[in-house]
Amino acid sequence: MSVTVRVPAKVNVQLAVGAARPDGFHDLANVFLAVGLYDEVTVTPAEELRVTCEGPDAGQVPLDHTNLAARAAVALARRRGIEPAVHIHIAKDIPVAGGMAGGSADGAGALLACDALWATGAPRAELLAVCAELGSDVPFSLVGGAALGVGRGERLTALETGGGFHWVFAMAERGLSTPAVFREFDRLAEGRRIPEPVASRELLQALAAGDAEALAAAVSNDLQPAALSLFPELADTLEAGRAGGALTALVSGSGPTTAFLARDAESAEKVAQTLRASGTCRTVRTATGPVPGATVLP
Ligand SMILES: C[C@](O)(CO)[C@H](O)COP(=O)(O)OP(=O)(O)OC[C@H]1O[C@@H](n2ccc(N)nc2=O)[C@H](O)[C@@H]1O
Ligand SMILES: Nc1ncnc2c1ncn2[C@@H]1O[C@H](COP(=O)(O)OP(=O)(O)OP(=O)(O)O)[C@@H](O)[C@H]1O
Repeated sequence: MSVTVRVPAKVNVQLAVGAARPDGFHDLANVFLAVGLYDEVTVTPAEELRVTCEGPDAGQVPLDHTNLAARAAVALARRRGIEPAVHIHIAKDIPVAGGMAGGSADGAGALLACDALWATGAPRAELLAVCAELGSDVPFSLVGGAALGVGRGERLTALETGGGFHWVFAMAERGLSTPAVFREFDRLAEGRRIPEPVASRELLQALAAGDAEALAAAVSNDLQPAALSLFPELADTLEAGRAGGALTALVSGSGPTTAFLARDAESAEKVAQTLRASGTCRTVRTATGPVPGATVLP
């Protein structure tokens, strides 16, 4: 018997970053949107814990106990007094080290899959607590939709959205390390006073109204200068997407995936074609969001 869970990627439509905290993390006002690019995590009873992965980026995914999916299985098993004897298989479509919470998706997916396989009956709040231990983005991968994350991004409030948005994503030739991007943010911020991160009212209104033009005018990412500083070529990708008619162009989270908001499906296809022809990125994908979070497949 196996359980398969499908988990979406995310884009951050607002990422306001505060000053570094004593624990090294940064307080955030992080507005997440789950988008329809998915990893699928399948768990099957096995002799011992084992991870396998397939997909274009599979070679970059660690298959040992550091894999977030393995850590999720171990964390749940420990709490529940169960042996984490499962084979975890990840069918990976979310770019690795791309700023779209791919590893976090696998963590949330494995957690939900093991929870179903072992029929733990753990309350949702317990699953969310395990997610928060695994990483700042993991709780959102579980809940999906649209949400505001505060603290280090793990304390979530669900947000209303008035409809779906059309996105184009350009995957880069190489990845960026999230800690390195936050360190670069700190370096660029040296000597400046960093304001408290707060969610933008215009942005929340645009999401609630399902108004793509208003959302485009309100998106922001405080990590974007740091990502561009470490990966200057991303500026060319952003420009190519704008030239293709995107309403706005931004770096997704810590990057280096770049995200383009389009007016409608037709315009998204045009942006995607322009990006593909530009030679400024590795692959281009279209996706809509919000979509639901981690879901057990029948
Ligand atoms: C950039 C984002 O993807 C935006 O959603 C997240 O903030 C990162 O979330 P994540 O990859 O789940 O990050 P974690 O695994 O919790 O932390 C990785 C590293 O990122 C940095 N980090 C992360 C979250 C945060 N609020 N402040 C930080 O400074 C820390 O150096 C930390 O050691
Ligand atoms: N299941 C996993 N899938 C991908 N990477 C993983 C996984 N587990 C651990 N990792 C490690 O985590 C690193 C970051 O990968 P990930 O794809 O999660 O980055 P990301 O999408 O930029 O994260 P985020 O958007 O949450 O900051 C990888 O380079 C890899 O070493």
